[in-house]
Amino acid sequence: MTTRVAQLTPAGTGAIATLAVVGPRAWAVVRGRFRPAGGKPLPEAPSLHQFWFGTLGDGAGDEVVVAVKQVEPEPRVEVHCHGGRQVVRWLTDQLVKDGCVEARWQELLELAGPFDARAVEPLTRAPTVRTASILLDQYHGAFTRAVVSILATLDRGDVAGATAGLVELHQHGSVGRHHVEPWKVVIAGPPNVGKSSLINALAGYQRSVVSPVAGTTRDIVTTVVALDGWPVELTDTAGLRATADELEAEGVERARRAFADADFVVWVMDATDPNPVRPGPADGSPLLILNKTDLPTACALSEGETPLPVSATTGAGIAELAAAIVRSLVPEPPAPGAAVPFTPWLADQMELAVTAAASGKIDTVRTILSPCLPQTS
Ligand SMILES: Nc1nc2c(ncn2[C@@H]2O[C@H](COP(=O)(O)OP(=O)(O)OP(=O)(O)O)[C@@H](O)[C@H]2O)c(=O)[nH]1
Ligand SMILES: [Mg+2]
Repeated sequence: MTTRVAQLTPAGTGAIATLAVVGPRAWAVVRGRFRPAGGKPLPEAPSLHQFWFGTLGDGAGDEVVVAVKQVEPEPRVEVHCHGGRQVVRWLTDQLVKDGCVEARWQELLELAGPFDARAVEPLTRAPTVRTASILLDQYHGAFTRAVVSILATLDRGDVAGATAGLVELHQHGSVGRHHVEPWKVVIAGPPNVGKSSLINALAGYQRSVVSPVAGTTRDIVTTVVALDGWPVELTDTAGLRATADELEAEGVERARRAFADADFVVWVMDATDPNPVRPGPADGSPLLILNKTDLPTACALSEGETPLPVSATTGAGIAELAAAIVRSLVPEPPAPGAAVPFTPWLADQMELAVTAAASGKIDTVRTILSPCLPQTS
């Protein structure tokens, strides 16, 4: 079996670089070139997670300062050294001279067996601990196990059982689509109701310009925040109104487009306005909120209208607003360890599979699911 060496830290110059040496000769190769800082040689059989400090040399006088550590799983040694490109190149060359094969870090993951290497790339870009933890579950095989189990259920002729499994996976499709890309939430409404102030209150800092002059926000202003661990892009928009001002009209047009692209829209009404502007029939059914409730309320609500009361100025109701947004985006968050189709493509496939299962096209379900398993080359 081959012993491989790969750089784990990003390509380019860094303060410190880490090389992984993986394979049956990993320890022997590193040990052969290691000179301990304290005079104590590396033991023949390494103990896990212990560090040894010293140098690795070419035997002809050139040496690089390193820390060496044997890590799980199995025969895998990490060498930490200066992060300069030349140093990493030189050290890799020495290990290659001893019979190691130079590899990419992705190849080491593929060798790691039951792990789902497809989750690694999104994992490196996961913006929150919550999304990273879901991706880590998929890396450890949660999604793959669910698909294997659904295929086995189909093989047993239990179509209802397989469909139930598919529906559950499909339910988490929205989470799978937004592990890396945030959900898009637009704050809309007429001018001066406090849209920008609300964005700032949700973000916790002054992202958008706020002023008492109606028509302040002219362009789309976006801010990415984490709401309950979910990545959400909040979009502040120009107040929606008919206007002769060309610049403002362009802002209103952009606001309309953002509105159409949004995963969720919050419509802001002003509690001090006796006749607050409501969303029109073309505006879907946004979440209605009543802002400026710290001031005397002049607005008369229609029967059955229950906007969420908030105040961007005092912060009252802002936590409830964040919770309402989260409830709407992720009504059923996946439980720890749950299977989630963890890329937009896998989420699309689950949608197709559920549709095929609903119309009894079991062979089509199989054809859709097979490529959703990690492909072995
Ligand atoms: N008392 C009070 N004033 C608020 C509240 N929210 C916003 N305001 C004030 O209302 C005015 C308009 O606020 P903005 O956040 O700029 O409103 P907007 O909807 O973004 O306005 P445009 O960008 O012009 O469409 C500012 O003077 C804010 O300080 C609130 O909850 N209470
Ligand atoms: Mg504004």
